[in-house]
Amino acid sequence: QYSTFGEGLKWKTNELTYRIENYTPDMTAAEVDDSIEKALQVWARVTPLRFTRIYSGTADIMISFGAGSHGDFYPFDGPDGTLAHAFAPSAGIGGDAHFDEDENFTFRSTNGYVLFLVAAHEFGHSLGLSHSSDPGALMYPMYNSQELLEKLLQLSSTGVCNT
Ligand SMILES: CNC(=O)[C@@H](NC(=O)[C@H](CC(C)C)CN(O)C=O)C(C)(C)C
Ligand SMILES: [Ca+2]
Ligand SMILES: [Zn+2]
Ligand SMILES: [Zn+2]
Repeated sequence: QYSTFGEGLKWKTNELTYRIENYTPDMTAAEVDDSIEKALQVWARVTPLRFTRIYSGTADIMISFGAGSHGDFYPFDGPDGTLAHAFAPSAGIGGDAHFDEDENFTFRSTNGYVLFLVAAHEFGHSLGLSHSSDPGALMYPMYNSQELLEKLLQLSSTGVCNT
């Protein structure tokens, strides 16, 4: 079952780095990169945070795909069930986001879980947010692509208008 990691922890800086450590075979690398970048942009629009991608070393937000037990105390549970988890801001594993490789992640289609939506939820935790009880909220604990999609479109419309 999902659990929230930490309460009210905040990053000390607005400049955060992220690194995509590995890829899921469900999508092309470009689609994964795009999903991650867009999910981070959702938050960049509504916070003073800026995200810089790095390709080696340790980033604040380390993004990886793994199945079953994958190196932390929260082993994944196979297909469906928990889709991913992320850690609240802190050194080390703090901020990291893990995606359950046993899920079928998709770019835009409806068969499987839309990575962009799952990532946007996870990065909320990476920024220190915990769950919302509002079924339409991005931080609602259950994956509901329709609600999430509408929410994200609202978020992006309220964000600073860019190109
Ligand atoms: C389809 N399966 C679900 O809806 C499951 N929910 C999740 O996997 C959450 C992530 C979604 C909301 C992207 C886990 N979480 O909160 C991570 O931070 C269960 C509700 C079954 C736990
Ligand atoms: Ca799972
Ligand atoms: Zn993990
Ligand atoms: Zn969550």
